[in-house]
Amino acid sequence: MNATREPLIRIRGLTNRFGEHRVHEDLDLDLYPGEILGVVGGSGTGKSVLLRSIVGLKRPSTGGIEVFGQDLRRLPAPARSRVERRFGVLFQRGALFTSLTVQENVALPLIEHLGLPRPDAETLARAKLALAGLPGKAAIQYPAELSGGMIKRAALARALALDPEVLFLDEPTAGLDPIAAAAFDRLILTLRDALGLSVFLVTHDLDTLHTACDRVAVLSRGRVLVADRLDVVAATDDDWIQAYFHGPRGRAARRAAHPVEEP
Ligand SMILES: Nc1ncnc2c1ncn2[C@@H]1O[C@H](COP(=O)(O)OP(=O)(O)OP(=O)(O)O)[C@@H](O)[C@H]1O
Repeated sequence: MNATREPLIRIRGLTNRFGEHRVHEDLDLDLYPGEILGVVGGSGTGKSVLLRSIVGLKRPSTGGIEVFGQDLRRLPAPARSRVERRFGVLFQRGALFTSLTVQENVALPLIEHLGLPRPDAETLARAKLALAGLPGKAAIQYPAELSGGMIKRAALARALALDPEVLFLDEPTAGLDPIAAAAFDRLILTLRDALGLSVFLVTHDLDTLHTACDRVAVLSRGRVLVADRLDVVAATDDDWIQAYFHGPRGRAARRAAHPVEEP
C-alpha cells in the first residue's frame, strides 16, 4: 500500500539532542494515511521525544518533519498551530486536569480552540466520551474517581475532542490489566476504522503490536532500525529485536494473536 500513497507525516534526518546527549541521529520515518504505526524500542531510545517533536512540543535540533505536505519548520506560528489542531494526543499518564470533571476536561479544548459556548461544548464532550466507550455517569465524575482504564478512555475522548486526523498515543495500555488493555486495543482499531484516523502509537505492549498495528517501527541507537509489517520486523537480525519479539513475552503474544499457527 505504501508504494501508491504519500505519507501524512514524513520525517527526514531528524536529530534531537539534550546538551551532549544525542537522542536521535539522522532519523527517518513515515506515517501513512489510515495506518496504525506502532513505535517500539528499549527504554530511553527516544520514542516519547519523537512523538513530542512531531506534535510541536519539542523543537528538533536539526532535520525536517513534513506534515500534510507542509514543512513544520517553515510554517509561521498560526499556520503551525492550525496543523497541530489536526492532531489528537493521548499522553502517557492521561494528563487530565484533576480539578475538572471528565466532561469539563473534554469540553476545554472545544471552548478554548473553537470558542463554543460551555453548554454546547459539554454536550459535544459527552458524545466524545460515549465514542471512547465511557458510561454516561462518568461525565460528571472527577479523574480521581475513575479506574485506570476509564482515565485512559477519558483522555482519549479529550484527544478526539477537535476531530483530529492523526491520533498520537503514548503507551496507552501501560498500567492497564490485560483485559482492559485488550479492550483499549479494540477501541483504537474501531475508532481508526470508523473515523478514518491515522495512529502513531508508542508502546511496549506486544499484544497491542500483534492485534492493532499495521506496521511497527523499531527505534535503536538514535534511528529507526526497521519499519515494516510485524512479521518482517520480528525476523530482523538484531539482538534487541530478537530478545523482544522472541523472548517469553513475545512468544506468548504471538501465540495469543495466532493460536492455530503454533503448537
Ligand atoms: N526534557 C528533557 N531534558 C533532558 N533529557 C531528556 C528530556 N526529555 C527526554 N530526555 C532524555 O531523552 C532520552 C529519551 O527519552 P524518551 O522519554 O523519549 O524515551 P522513551 O523511549 O520514550 O523511554 P520509555 O520507554 O522509558 O518511556 C532519555 O535519555 C531521556 O532522559
